[in-house]
Amino acid sequence: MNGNVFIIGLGLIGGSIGLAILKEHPDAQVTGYDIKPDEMKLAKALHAINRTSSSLQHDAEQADLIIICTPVNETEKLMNSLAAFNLKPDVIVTDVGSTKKNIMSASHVLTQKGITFVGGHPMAGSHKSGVSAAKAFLFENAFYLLTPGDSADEQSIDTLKNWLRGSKAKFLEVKPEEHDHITGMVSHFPHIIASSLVHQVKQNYQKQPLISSLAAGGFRDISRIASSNPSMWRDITLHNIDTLKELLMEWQQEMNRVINMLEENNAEHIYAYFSEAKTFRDEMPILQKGAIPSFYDLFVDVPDYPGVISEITGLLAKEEISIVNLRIMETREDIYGVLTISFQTEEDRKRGAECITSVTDYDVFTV
Ligand SMILES: NC(=O)C1=CN([C@@H]2O[C@H](COP(=O)(O)OP(=O)(O)OC[C@H]3O[C@@H](n4cnc5c(N)ncnc54)[C@H](O)[C@@H]3O)[C@@H](O)[C@H]2O)C=CC1
Ligand SMILES: O=C(O)C(=O)Cc1ccc(O)cc1
Repeated sequence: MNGNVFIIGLGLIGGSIGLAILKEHPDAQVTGYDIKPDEMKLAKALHAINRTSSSLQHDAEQADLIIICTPVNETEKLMNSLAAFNLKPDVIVTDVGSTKKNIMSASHVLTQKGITFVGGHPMAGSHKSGVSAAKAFLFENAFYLLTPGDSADEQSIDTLKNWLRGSKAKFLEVKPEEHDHITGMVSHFPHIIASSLVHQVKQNYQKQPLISSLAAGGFRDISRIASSNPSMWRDITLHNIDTLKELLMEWQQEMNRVINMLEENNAEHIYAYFSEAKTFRDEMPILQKGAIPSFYDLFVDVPDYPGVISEITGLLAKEEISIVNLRIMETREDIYGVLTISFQTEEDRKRGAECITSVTDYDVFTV
């Protein structure tokens, strides 16, 4: 496609969207604006945009598509600024915010003026922020939720999907209330739980400093998202506070149920509790493919000897299988082995596993 795309907010998500658009539509003019000039320069250097903006108003007025990729409270303010500009009458304005109810309400300043607004939320990302962590394939196979405003017709929604085709995401239209309730449950609420677990460990840390070195395995998996950008999550929490309060009340009841179960001291009931959760989670479509994961991890149970990493990377390089990340666990407590290799696609992960198991005795696992 050809036209002027204007991305406001060039962090992890804005940068990833820019990369995906330019990959699919190399003739597009993608201009980027950020309050941090260094982030703008870096976005250009990384080819996430092909032009930096020196005037929000000027570039917004030239745009055929405006994508607001800022924290959600800034997005609301930016919509007010955009409403005061002389935007092209057929411009499409969209956002990527993790909440939708407040944003859709705030978008009325635009829709009242006849501007098309389609709310958006790519359901993939990372605990990292900033354009340096942006990836063109961040949203591959992930759901990309859309909440079209009242004035958005089918043609504008199709045009937006075409612009975003390079993301390889799966688009799904939902109502803003439904959006906030579902994402509250599967994304926002887990953040509170992850942070609360870290707080609990922190409180115990005073008495048992060894705890921080031994907090591997389950704790590491469940607490990763507590390392996310706190200001972004503050804003998300403030936008979805009622849903979160409701979920926390339900959680308190659930924890009371667990306390009662433990007091009962009944092995069968404890087994059933874990087993029912396992069955339900194992059947969840998110684990089959896509949805939340934005990378494809392979765990390799390698022995701890010098040169083992170069042996594995050498095998993969010989088969021309690209890897995006490689990590060594600091302890062997993790049942999946000490080496984690992240691939760009499911196909690469499959080939990587086949390549490693065909030449070595190392066990490989996926989750
Ligand atoms: N991080 C994630 O995994 C995901 C985040 N989101 C949503 O995407 C949005 C952006 O998140 P990230 O890219 O992760 O954050 P980020 O912190 O990496 O990037 C945000 C960028 O917006 C810029 N910015 C802030 N206020 C601005 C303003 N008024 N004008 C211009 N630029 C401004 C910041 O300088 C920063 O570079 C948020 O609304 C978040 O809820 C959605 C899906 C996943
Ligand atoms: O790091 C993770 O796994 C995330 O939770 C990423 C994420 C953050 C915010 C969203 O609205 C959607 C996905």
